[in-house]
Amino acid sequence: MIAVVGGAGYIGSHTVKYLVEQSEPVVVFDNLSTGHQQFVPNDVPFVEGDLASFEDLHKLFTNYPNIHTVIHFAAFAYVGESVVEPAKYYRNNLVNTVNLLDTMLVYNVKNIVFSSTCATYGNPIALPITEEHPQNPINPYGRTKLMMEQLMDDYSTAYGINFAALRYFNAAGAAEDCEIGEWHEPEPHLIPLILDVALGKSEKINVFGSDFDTPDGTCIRDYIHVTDLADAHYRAAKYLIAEKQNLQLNLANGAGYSNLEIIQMAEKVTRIPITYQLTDRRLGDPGQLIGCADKAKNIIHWEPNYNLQQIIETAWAWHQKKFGGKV
Ligand SMILES: NC(=O)c1ccc[n+]([C@@H]2O[C@H](COP(=O)([O-])OP(=O)(O)OC[C@H]3O[C@@H](n4cnc5c(N)ncnc54)[C@H](O)[C@@H]3O)[C@@H](O)[C@H]2O)c1
Ligand SMILES: O=c1ccn([C@@H]2O[C@H](COP(=O)(O)OP(=O)(O)O[C@H]3O[C@H](CO)[C@@H](O)[C@H](O)[C@H]3O)[C@@H](O)[C@H]2O)c(=O)[nH]1
Repeated sequence: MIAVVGGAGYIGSHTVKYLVEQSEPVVVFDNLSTGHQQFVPNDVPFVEGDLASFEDLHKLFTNYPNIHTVIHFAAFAYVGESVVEPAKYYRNNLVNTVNLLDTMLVYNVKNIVFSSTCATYGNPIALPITEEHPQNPINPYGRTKLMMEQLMDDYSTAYGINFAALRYFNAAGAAEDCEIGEWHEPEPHLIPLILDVALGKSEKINVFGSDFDTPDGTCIRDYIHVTDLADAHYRAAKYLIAEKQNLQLNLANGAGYSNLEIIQMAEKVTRIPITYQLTDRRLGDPGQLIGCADKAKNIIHWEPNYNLQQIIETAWAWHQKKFGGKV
């Protein structure tokens, strides 16, 4: 059985859905701080618990003694917020991960796939970013994720855990059947905020920064569909179980789009003009993040299936259903 920690959240719930479709037994552990219980299928066992509580963690592993692998999504994940509230990030992302690992060791569970991020690279010195690129994060969020990677490495050497650090670029999109999608309150992410404008829920999108060293001056990101990420987690878990080798893998499409290009694509998909305003930079944002995922292609035979237009089409379908009452 696989325990999905943070499985009621955005990427976690899409991974649970994917694992269930592969007939993989799953249990979800989540404190619902940013997740939604309704994102967990009714027939999937759910343990409401917090990584800060050893009591909750022991409940998970004693009630589900067949757990052999953990997929760990639980963290705070907002770049801008981490700059102004770093303590929140170090406590939840780092300290609580130590709690999880220590409890796994008590129950002899040695495989863990976890969410790292391209934010561990900082400002890139070469594009596209490969796994060999130096990791010099420029915000507290990225630093907590780099420290998580280092922690895993030390636990691997000392205690024999096997880990896969999956460094995702920007997750986006929603499940094809519109059962689940991106839903954060408040929502900080670019694509859903643009879709709010298309729905008429907000007047305009503020575009943070127009003086970056990019062709149109706005930030460039590499967007990857959430179901492609789910597929990579399944493959990484199977690899750890079979090979008992650690992995550090980028998960990216290999194509960068500026914030203004994302607005244009959203206009194409929704056929609605999007009003935007160029504003100051947001703290902690690197100008460009574009990933090379060749290593994931070679080692776990993973290929992304969704391009930007398809990503925004699935996001739009979900967004209308959830927030517009249309579908
Ligand atoms: N969204 C992205 O673009 C992106 C990109 C790279 C990496 N990541 C990483 O992927 C992971 C998932 O991101 P997401 O966008 O799905 O976030 P999310 O906030 O939707 O999901 C996180 C889940 O973890 C749960 N959680 C948080 N702290 C917990 C705790 N102490 N105990 C138990 N449950 C807890 C939340 O309730 C939520 O369900 C995060 O670790 C994030 O850093 C996200
Ligand atoms: O109202 C907004 C919101 C965002 N942006 C910009 O849009 C881009 C993307 O921002 P956002 O959607 O917030 O994603 P990121 O800050 O790139 O961070 C996401 O992607 C990272 C990987 O790049 C992950 O590590 C983080 O967890 C995840 O939140 C950035 O240039 C933001 O400055 C705006 O211009 N206006």
